[in-house]
Amino acid sequence: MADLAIDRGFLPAFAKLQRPVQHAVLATIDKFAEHTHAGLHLEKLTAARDPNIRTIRIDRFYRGVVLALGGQRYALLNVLPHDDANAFATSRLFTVNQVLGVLEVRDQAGIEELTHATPPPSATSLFDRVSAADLHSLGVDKDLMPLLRLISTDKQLDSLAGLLPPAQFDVLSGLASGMSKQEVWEEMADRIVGDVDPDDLFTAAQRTPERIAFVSGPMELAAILAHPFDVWRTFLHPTQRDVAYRETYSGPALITGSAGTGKTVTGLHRAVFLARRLPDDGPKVLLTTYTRSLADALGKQLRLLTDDPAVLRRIDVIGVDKLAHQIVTRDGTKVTVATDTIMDPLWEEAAAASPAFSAAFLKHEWEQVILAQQLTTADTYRDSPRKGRGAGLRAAQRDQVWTAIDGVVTKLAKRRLRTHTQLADEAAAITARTPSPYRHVIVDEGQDLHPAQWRLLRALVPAADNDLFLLADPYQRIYDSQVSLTRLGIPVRGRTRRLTVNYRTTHEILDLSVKVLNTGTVFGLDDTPDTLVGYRSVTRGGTPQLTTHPTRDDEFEALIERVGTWLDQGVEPHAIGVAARTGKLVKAITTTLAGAYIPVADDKQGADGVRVATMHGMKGLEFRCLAVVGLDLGVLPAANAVTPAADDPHAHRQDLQRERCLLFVALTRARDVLYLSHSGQPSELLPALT
Ligand SMILES: Nc1ncnc2c1ncn2[C@@H]1O[C@H](COP(=O)(O)OP(=O)(O)OP(=O)(O)O)[C@@H](O)[C@H]1O
Repeated sequence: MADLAIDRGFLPAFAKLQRPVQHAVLATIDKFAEHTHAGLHLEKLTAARDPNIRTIRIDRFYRGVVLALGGQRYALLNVLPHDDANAFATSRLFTVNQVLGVLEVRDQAGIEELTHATPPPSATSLFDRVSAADLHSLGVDKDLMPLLRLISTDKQLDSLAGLLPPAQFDVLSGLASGMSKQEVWEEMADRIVGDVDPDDLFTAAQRTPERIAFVSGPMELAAILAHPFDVWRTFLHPTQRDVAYRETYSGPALITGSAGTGKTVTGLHRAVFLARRLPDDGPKVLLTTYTRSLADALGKQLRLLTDDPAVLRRIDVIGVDKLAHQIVTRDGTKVTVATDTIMDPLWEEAAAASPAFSAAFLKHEWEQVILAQQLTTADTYRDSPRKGRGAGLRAAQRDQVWTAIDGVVTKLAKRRLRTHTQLADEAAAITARTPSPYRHVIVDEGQDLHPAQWRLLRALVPAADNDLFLLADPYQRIYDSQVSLTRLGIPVRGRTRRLTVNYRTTHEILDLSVKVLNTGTVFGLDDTPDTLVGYRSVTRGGTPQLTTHPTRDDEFEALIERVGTWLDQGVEPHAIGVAARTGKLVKAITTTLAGAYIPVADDKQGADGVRVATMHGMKGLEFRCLAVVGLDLGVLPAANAVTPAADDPHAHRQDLQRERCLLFVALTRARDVLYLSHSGQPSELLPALT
């Protein structure tokens, strides 16, 4: 019986086939598993650049392309119409990376063509500062050196993206993005192997789970092929795999990585990995995140990753607010949650009575200083640190602030109302005195959780190996929580990892999004400065488009046109997103699109359609095509979200940075196409589009 493996590229190829051809592929796979290759008519092509590539008949028109790994082992690479299959088979060359020992594929025909077509360098090559020996020591093949010496621009390097083996392209784009040889080396360090045998394709394939998946037989293969678009279920980046499948973290682990680097995917794999090892009737895995809608999305993805009922039973997926609510109400306690609609007027009243302080200031002071540190008296507040809160307050001012806030808190208590943050604190206290149903806690979107929520999550698992697995991106912090995990009893030192490869967004969209951040030092939850060095995308696409309009009506007309075009091109409504800064704009856009007979998603009614949401509401989501509109001066940054520089320059800078992060979050929701628009003057946060 032949051993089967599947190449990452086989999934999208399979997805494109019509049903009858898919059935023919599955039938061939069945035969494959039963026969030795002698009975399979594997054809060797004389023009092939790779002696191990074969083709196999699927039906009258289609052929499969297969790589012989040695012995009775084969990897399915592609399935294409006859001529295309032959062209694919003759152009590809599989080799073993000399440093990482992984199996690599390159488009050898394309490389040969480009080497001949690229003019001799008029400028210096992008890689002049790196010696051939250094490039080779990073795994770049020697025979590529002549081509690399011809590469003098990022654009030329980009043209190599689909031709070179990804690991080698990663090294080259890391170097071209400014990383030193040492930094690139450090990124690879965990994966470097000694004694690489260049002819042992099977061992190399086993070392390459991001490219080759070995399956136990046709059943497992069929399960993979049932979701051909969800490549992340089967193929993880080596760092993602390392992080998700590590046997033991000796305490809380923090995984950082900017937008689209697969933090959620990694968290889902970790949840399943941990759940598989748990007994059926013991403590479970908690998978939690910032909001209910994000938790719903996590639940759907989890069910895509596994349909094993035993595993699913051992994982609870729930938003952190709902979790707190459940814990507090478990004994029958009745709770009414004080939403923003209730709270905002209370803060306005308090500010009106203490005109030295704005409503936003009082609200943030309560949440970020008083609740964060669990301060219960004016005396403790007077002496407490106010890290990240801008200009200092004198003792008399603190007394005024305390009185104003205490008034709001007293009103809440009288009406028997509690905010989510208060509930989290109460839930933490309850959890500390009762046995927890959880053995492992996994937290997505951790950058925005409040200290009270962290206290709850800490209390939910005893300090032990693999207790907390945290995913966060400080560049996507869009609320105001200033958190130091260490001070909350969650030490992650020595257990932090960073993901750098963006799988969602094209290179062009990412480039623009990163420019928005325009940032100074950003600190992570572990109190250390974060970095975007090496952050890069694996896909290419069109340049984001910015349109300018004289009036809002014109802008909305153009939006209708744009969304209509996407729909006409066959993009499904739910794969289209429209983001704006304010709820008012979101309402107006929803009405406008609905008026143009464009289906708009409505969660309350359970209606599917184009998702229109505020930038805050876009957190964690993704869309094939995304419009971010209303990017006008005065709308972004939102005037009411930014402290005037004259009042407090520190708070002003911090608020502006948060608005930048918010725009970054919105832009990085786009997978393939990003459209931006404004009317009147453009927002000062918009970078130039070149
Ligand atoms: N190894 C992988 N192979 C293919 N696709 C991947 C892989 N890892 C992640 N993806 C895809 O990339 C996209 C982003 O992944 P994910 O949502 O996990 O990133 P994230 O870091 O949590 O993003 P954000 O912080 O922006 O919400 C998703 O569409 C996901 O399916």
